[in-house]
Amino acid sequence: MAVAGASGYAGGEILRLLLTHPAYVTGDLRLGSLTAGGNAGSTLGEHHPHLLPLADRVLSATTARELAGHDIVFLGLPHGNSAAIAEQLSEETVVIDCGADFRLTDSAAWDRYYGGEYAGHWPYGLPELPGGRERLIGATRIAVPGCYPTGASIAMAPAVAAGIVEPRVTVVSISGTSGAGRAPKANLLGSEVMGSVRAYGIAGAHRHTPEIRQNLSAAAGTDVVVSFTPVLAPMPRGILTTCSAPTSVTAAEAREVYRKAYDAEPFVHLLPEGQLPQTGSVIGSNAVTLQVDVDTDAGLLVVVAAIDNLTKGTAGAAVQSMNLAVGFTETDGLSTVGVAP
Ligand SMILES: NC(=O)C1=CN([C@@H]2O[C@H](COP(=O)(O)OP(=O)(O)OC[C@H]3O[C@@H](n4cnc5c(N)ncnc54)[C@H](OP(=O)(O)O)[C@@H]3O)[C@@H](O)[C@H]2O)C=CC1
Ligand SMILES: CC(=O)N[C@@H](CCC(=O)OP(=O)(O)O)C(=O)O
Repeated sequence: MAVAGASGYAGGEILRLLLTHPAYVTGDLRLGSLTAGGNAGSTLGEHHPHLLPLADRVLSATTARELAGHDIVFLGLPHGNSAAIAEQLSEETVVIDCGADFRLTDSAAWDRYYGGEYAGHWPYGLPELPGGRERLIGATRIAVPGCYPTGASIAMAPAVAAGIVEPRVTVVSISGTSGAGRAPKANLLGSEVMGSVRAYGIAGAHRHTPEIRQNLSAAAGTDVVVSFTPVLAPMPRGILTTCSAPTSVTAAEAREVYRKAYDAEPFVHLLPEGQLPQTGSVIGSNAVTLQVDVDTDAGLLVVVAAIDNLTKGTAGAAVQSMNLAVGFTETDGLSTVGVAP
């Protein structure tokens, strides 16, 4: 295996998970190249001191030549860097891209939200969506979902698929700052973020709007309109998503739909009635915790989901997808046990 972007947050979390993966522990999976951009030449320990077993590994430059020859390549690179590398890797190499390059099926949506050449789309790394697991088995190219679309899609797919809501969904997601990556930005300085919560990318401007719409429309079999509001919160990781959509079913009927959809899912947990998801319970875990209720006065289904953006929202989805692609047990290397308090 190789990890490109190993000095970044996504790459670091992939490595954290791989270090305890049963196939890594037995030696069936081995770590080859770890690469970076400007930080090539430094050691991994300078960037991820929590990954002690790999502290002395030297990061290489990110080139297709460096990544070639590995059976599995994880790409944790900024958007727009994956396509050129992936096309130079063997078709037999399992390439798992954490970026957005291959997520969208609609080239017009790509043009509007990303721009530049549309690279196409790959099997989408969210097995919990209807038909999602089957598409990943044996796949050699996988597009890992964005962190916001993971929570929102898992929260609303059962409702739109069962037709218990009108196809108009409102999503508000509160994210920790690691969702923005670790490259320095003034608006992510501690002094800007601490003690303040702010919305951004409102009214359809955020690039995850078409990705959520794509997922929910596929689950529903009809177009589902999405209004998405991301919110940045002063915490390092975690996303709490609240979704709502018009409904006429009761809370008990809605819960039954979710129970059926997710009872057999290893990572999605519908919490007991009255218990609400919180990011603090899923940190470091690949779990998604959900609560489902109906606001009868407003006529709205309300679904709340908590994930760790770096685990289920990125690296956990990447490892879960790898497990399906190469035939490991789907849950290998992934835990539903969080770190708390
Ligand atoms: N953070 C999150 O919660 C999520 C992230 N993702 C996606 O994962 C990908 C990585 O994100 P994240 O880890 O947060 O970002 P980071 O900024 O933390 O890491 C980016 C990584 O890419 C390397 N890099 C940057 N520019 C280049 C370049 N031009 N050529 C080669 N390598 C380069 C960096 O190396 P160096 O240290 O040398 O600069 C670093 O290793 C992105 O596409 C992101 O959208 C997806 C879902 C959630
Ligand atoms: C808090 C924060 O800034 N989050 C990022 C989304 C992170 C993510 O999942 O994104 P990709 O689509 O980039 O892979 C943002 O809003 O741009």
